[in-house]
Amino acid sequence: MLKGRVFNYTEEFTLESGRSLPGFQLFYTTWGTLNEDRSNVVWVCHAFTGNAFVKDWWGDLFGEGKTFDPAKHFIVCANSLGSCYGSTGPLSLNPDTGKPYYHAFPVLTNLDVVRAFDALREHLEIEQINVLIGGSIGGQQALEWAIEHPEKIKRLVQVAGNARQSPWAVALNESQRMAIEQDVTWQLATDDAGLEGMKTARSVALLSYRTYNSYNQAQREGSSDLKRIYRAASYQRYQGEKLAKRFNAFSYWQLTKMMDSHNVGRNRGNVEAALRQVKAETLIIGVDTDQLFPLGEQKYVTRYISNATFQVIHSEAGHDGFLLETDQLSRHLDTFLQKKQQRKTWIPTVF
Ligand SMILES: CC(=O)SCCNC(=O)CCNC(=O)[C@H](O)C(C)(C)COP(=O)(O)OP(=O)(O)OC[C@H]1O[C@@H](n2cnc3c(N)ncnc32)[C@H](O)[C@@H]1OP(=O)(O)O
Ligand SMILES: N[C@@H](CCO)C(=O)O
Repeated sequence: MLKGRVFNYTEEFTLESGRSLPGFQLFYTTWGTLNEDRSNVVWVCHAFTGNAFVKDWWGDLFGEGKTFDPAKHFIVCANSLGSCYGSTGPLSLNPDTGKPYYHAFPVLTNLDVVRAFDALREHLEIEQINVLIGGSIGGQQALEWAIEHPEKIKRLVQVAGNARQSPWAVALNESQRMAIEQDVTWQLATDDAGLEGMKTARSVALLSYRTYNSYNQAQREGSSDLKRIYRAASYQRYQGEKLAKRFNAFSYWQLTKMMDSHNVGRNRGNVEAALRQVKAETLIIGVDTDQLFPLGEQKYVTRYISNATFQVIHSEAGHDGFLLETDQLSRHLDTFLQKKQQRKTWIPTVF
């Protein structure tokens, strides 16, 4: 049975920025049973607006008879610091003021998140994670963790991720934050500040998560009549409304800033040197139509990790293909986990 719990870290937690949190909490789920030698741990790092309930958003990968089966595996997923699904984030109470942090919440990095996850790993008395898997920002975090604690990660799977945020991705995130800033409520100290702006931000973001072809397939107009609202337009608005019902603008702001600062080379010489620190047997997966984290980024990561293989998901969906093309993803994972794959099947020469 999938169980949700809260891990409380009660000591001062120093952040990469030099600021600190006076402790934190992580909401996490576990599913399955730890085996006797604690060697069956599958740890999942969720994507941007995801949560600790893996079944809700990667359901086809987890469950009876699936790639990750709770009858065999002990599956752990923790909500990221800075998010809004039970872990410490901008809506949490600042113990110094007795009020929510809101705009005053310190900007976090993926390394901060990973250090918090690692504290939870220690709390759960897990010596080594058998499979660490994450997609998108979750993939950034998984890679960061495998570099920070190489001996703790036996196998690493990064899906639709990268080693360093590109200027293109930073620009996309900044455009989304600009949309939030344009919302007059954004300056307010209320839970729902900036929500209208966040709807526009989601609309902007979707253009980087999907593709021209996917809109052609799903949102093509049936008739040639003049319309007041076209299907693609109503889709953009609907997706904003949908996110506003389950997320908040402060976490949106935080997590996009976190992505922007992603650079595994920081304080480690350079990116290549950092990637060479990974000891895990690694599978890097990209989506062929991903415009946000294009394939070149995953090829680059593969090139500098000594024991890495690279696979491609074919999809019309773009970046979100990592959430939608679960059949292909399962096949790549099953092959990797059964170790049938040849090492370094392909070595990229260009970034
Ligand atoms: C229970 C949960 O909340 S789990 C989700 C938690 N979220 C995460 O973990 C983040 C990762 N997940 C995601 O980003 C998304 O869920 C994805 C990418 C996996 C899938 O996105 P979706 O929005 O579900 O799919 P898609 O883009 O096809 O949109 C379908 C929705 O748009 C609606 N829609 C489609 N076309 C239109 C249109 N022209 N006008 C208005 N609405 C439209 C559909 O009716 C459907 O609505 P529904 O979600 O209320 O059923
Ligand atoms: N659809 C994903 C996009 C970022 O990977 C999300 O909302 O988390």
